[in-house]
Amino acid sequence: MPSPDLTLGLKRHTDPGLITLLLQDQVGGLQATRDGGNTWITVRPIPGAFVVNLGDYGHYLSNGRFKSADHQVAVNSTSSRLSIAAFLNPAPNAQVYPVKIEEGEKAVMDEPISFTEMYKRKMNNDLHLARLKKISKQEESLLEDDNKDKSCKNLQQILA
Ligand SMILES: O=C(O)CCC(=O)C(=O)O
Ligand SMILES: [Fe+2]
Repeated sequence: MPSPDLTLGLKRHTDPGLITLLLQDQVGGLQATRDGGNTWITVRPIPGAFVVNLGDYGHYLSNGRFKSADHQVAVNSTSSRLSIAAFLNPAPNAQVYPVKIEEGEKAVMDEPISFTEMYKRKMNNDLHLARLKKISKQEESLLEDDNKDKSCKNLQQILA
């Protein structure tokens, strides 16, 4: 990518399925976070090794005992990158619900839903978050414009 700052790479997400097997080349760029995106851990490429990501389906099946891997891919300006991902997803009508709920434990979801429904809710949620992010960016830039206006007026007053 000649202008990495102008490209997305792969934005932060979790995979929907049970597990993902990932083969990345030596360029690397895969990063994971455990604190909601505040800090990122670079997943160092190891020749011939697969990265195994747990997805949301695995998260729900284990009643939240296992966390889905929160990850993204950063682009770099000097090398092109190749990765191969194999997603192990259940059938669309598979039931998503914890396999076992221990005594005294609360279920991560109220009722079983289909994998299709789980995926739809995930996408809706992602869209909702993206919209919120866009709105907060727009508000930030409006505030900046407002501040610029104010400093211009201040300057004009000083010069007058
Ligand atoms: O390219 C990679 O290393 C990761 C790809 C990925 O996260 C995905 O396709 O869901
Ligand atoms: Fe992914």
